[in-house]
Amino acid sequence: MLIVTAAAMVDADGRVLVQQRPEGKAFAGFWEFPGGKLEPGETPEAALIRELSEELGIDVERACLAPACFASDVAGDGRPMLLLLYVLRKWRGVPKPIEATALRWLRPVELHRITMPPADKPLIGLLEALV
Ligand SMILES: Nc1nc2c([nH]c(=O)n2[C@@H]2O[C@H](COP(=O)(O)OP(=O)(O)OP(=O)(O)O)[C@@H](O)[C@H]2O)c(=O)[nH]1
Repeated sequence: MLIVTAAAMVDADGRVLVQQRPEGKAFAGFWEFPGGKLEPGETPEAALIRELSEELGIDVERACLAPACFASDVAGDGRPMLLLLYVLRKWRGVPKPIEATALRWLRPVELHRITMPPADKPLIGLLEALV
């Protein structure tokens, strides 16, 4: 089972951060929530704090990661995948697209209009209710 953690980072205006996947990766050009796969022995929260630092250059406290919802799908390599989404409203630093092609801040309802991986689709409606 592949476990992936991701963050719905919410700003003061209730908008959520999405990043665009770069060329050369699966789902290139798709928009996703920042995050990534757990490394062996890592907790979901430690993995997400590490990924947010690597991908966006921000610092996040574990206590600020609020478990929100999850999605279940099959990854590109055929493995079952569980995507754990946390809501994050407080962080240190300004997010920068270190690994992504671009960043966008969108209202949850606007996420229906961008192309996201199939696993993310059910998360959009849940975020509309949560944010
Ligand atoms: N971060 C993130 N990953 C997602 C989302 N939705 C989704 O299906 N995924 C999948 O979860 C996996 C995340 O892995 P990752 O970001 O650590 O790794 P990657 O595929 O970019 O490439 P890599 O293995 O070369 O680092 C990818 O297979 C990605 O397609 C999402 O909203 N955010």
